[in-house]
Order: sequence, then structure tokens, then C-alpha cells
Amino acid sequence: MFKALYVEKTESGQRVTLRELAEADLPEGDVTIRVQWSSLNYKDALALTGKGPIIRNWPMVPGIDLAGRVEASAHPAVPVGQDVIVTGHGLGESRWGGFAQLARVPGLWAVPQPLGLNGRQVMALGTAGFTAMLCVQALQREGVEPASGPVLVTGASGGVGNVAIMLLSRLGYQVVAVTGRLEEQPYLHSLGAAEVLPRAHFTTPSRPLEKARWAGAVDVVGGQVLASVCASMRPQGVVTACGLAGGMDFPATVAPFILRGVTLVGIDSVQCPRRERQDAWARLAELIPPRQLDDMVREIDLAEAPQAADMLLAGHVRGRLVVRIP
Ligand SMILES: C=CC(=O)SCCNC(=O)CCNC(=O)[C@H](O)C(C)(C)COP(=O)(O)OP(=O)(O)OC[C@H]1O[C@@H](n2cnc3c(N)ncnc32)[C@H](O)[C@@H]1OP(=O)(O)O
Repeated sequence: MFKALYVEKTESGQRVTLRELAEADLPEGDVTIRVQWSSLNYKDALALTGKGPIIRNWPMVPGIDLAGRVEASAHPAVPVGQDVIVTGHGLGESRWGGFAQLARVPGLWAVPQPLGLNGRQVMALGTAGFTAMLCVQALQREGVEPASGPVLVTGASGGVGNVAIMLLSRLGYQVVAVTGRLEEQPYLHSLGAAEVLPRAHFTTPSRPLEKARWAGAVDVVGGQVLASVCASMRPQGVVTACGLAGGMDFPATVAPFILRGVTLVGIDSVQCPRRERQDAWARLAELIPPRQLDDMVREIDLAEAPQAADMLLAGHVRGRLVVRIP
């Protein structure tokens, strides 16, 4: 038997309980993992509260991230005893996820934890940190260098934003953070932001082209914010789009793309191939000092996750929440 958070559909919506499940209830897969840590992401908060259509199979054990030790394996690339990370691939959405003591997944979803970071630290990063790393790697691949000019990070007080700021400033970029929570300004400076701007600067409909200011951007918000960011990119600027916290729409014009050669790169951290995952985790371990992660996280246990989800959606969580699995 093992403990798990369990979300069931009811006539009035959904019910979340902490309950005991049998190992035979686990889905099929060639690797069984003793989960030690998970994390609470924006998507998990939507799943736990039912405020967004995240869960696609019922009943569901949520948790889009997990870190733990392989307990049984029929996969040659994933030995028993290895410490692994699983993120994305529909975990906690269409497939039972990390808010449980045991998880079973296809072996190729499990990547080894990078040297230098323990399970708690990799979950302090979680999908949010991994997504931020993919954004930074895309900016570098597209030729944005520290000398190219300032790089904007929207949704800066959230998990993706925090890690993007840390990575970019560590790599020598001048980072400009955009947030709806200006009270977090000192904290954002402590992560490495050179300047902090209010989100309100980006929420009114922009002209097709605004003053050219940014060489690169990491956008977590989507909607009007993403459109305004695109309109204020410098010639040959690169925008990475990884989130939709502010909306799924994109009320932009083609002007930035055809008159300034701006590139918009989509970041998909869910279906990202295994080789790229391993590269991104290795780079995270290389670039982020573990003690900086400790300042960024708050630890909760499984039973606290539903309440923490409400707090996260209400915008009362700064940085990252790691979930301790007993
Ligand atoms: C954790 C990352 C992922 O799940 S990426 C997985 C693949 N991508 C997707 O599935 C896309 C859908 N997912 C998302 O959009 C993400 O969950 C995310 C990228 C938005 C999550 O980011 P993060 O973990 O950083 O979320 P936080 O809740 O910690 O911070 C979000 C940030 O956005 C601000 N925000 C929230 N609502 C709005 C809004 N309506 N308009 C504008 N901005 C909004 C929120 O306040 C945080 O930034 P802040 O600095 O406070 O402005």
C-alpha cells in the first residue's frame, strides 16, 4: 500500500483526498519509483482546485514533477537504485503523477538526477526551472548574447521567472524583470534582476511597433503581455514563449517579425526529448548554486498541497513550493 493524493470526479465537480492505494492500482510502465520529493506548479494548482482543465483521465494522482529512487525496473537504461527525475509527458494530467509515495512510468521518461543536486533541490527547480533552462538555451541557440542588450523576463515572481532571472544573470545578461507584484522588487534584485518593471506597462494594447528595447525575452504570461513584448523587441530580437498565465490569445501584428526580424520561439517542456532533458538538467546543475535554491523554496507536505494550491492561484506564493513525500 502507498499514500497518494487522489482526485475524483463528483457530480458537483471534484473531490481531493489523501488515501492509501495498492501497488496493483499503479498504471503500466517498466519503472517503479519510490517518490521522495515533488513540487507544486501552476498546473498542479489548477488540477487540485479544478479551476483549469488539467486532468484528462479520472481518477488522477496529480503532480507534474517527481524525484525519487528506482525501486523496480525492466528498462536497461534505468537501473534499480538510480535517483531519477520525471517531469511532463502528461504526468499528473493524463497519467498518475508525483503526489504519491510510488509512481510507475515508462523507463525513457526517467532521467538521472544531475550530479551536485539532491532530490529536494531538483524539485526546487522542477518543471518551472527546467522550462526556464529550455528558454535560456533557446535564446543562446538563436544568438542572443549578453552584449546583444537587455533580456526581459515576464511573470518574474513565479517559479519559471525566478529561475530564468537566476540563470540569465549568472550568464552575464542584463535582466529586466516584469511583475504584477512590485512588492517583490527587492527579492527580484537579489536573484539578479538589474531592473524591475510593473506588469501594467505591458497590459494595454500596444502599437504594432513600440520603442525597440529588448534583445531577448522569456515570456510566461502570453496574451497581451506577449504581444506587447514582441512589439518592443530590438531588431533580430528573440522571444521565447513558455506559458499562458495571462491568457491563451495572442493579439499581435506581424510587424515585429517582418520589420524587425524578431523570432518567436515556442518552448514545450512537456514532450521535450530525453537527450535535451538530460542536457538541460546538467546545465541547471552547473549554473545554479544549490544554496540559492534553498532561499527560493518553501517546503510543504502532501496534506498541505490543496491549500497551497489556492494560495498559488491567488498570487500569494513567491518562488517554488517543494512537496515532501513521507
Ligand atoms: C511550471 C511550468 C510549466 O508548467 S510549463 C509546462 C508546459 N507549459 C504549459 O503547459 C503551459 C501552461 N503552463 C503555464 O502557463 C505555466 O504553468 C506557467 C509557465 C504560467 C507557470 O509558471 P510558474 O510556475 O512560474 O507559475 P507561477 O504561478 O509561479 O507564476 C506565474 C506568474 O504569472 C503571473 N500571472 C498569473 N496570472 C496572471 C494573469 N492573469 N496575467 C498576467 N500575469 C499573471 C503571476 O502573477 C506570476 O508572475 P508575477 O511576477 O507575479 O507577475
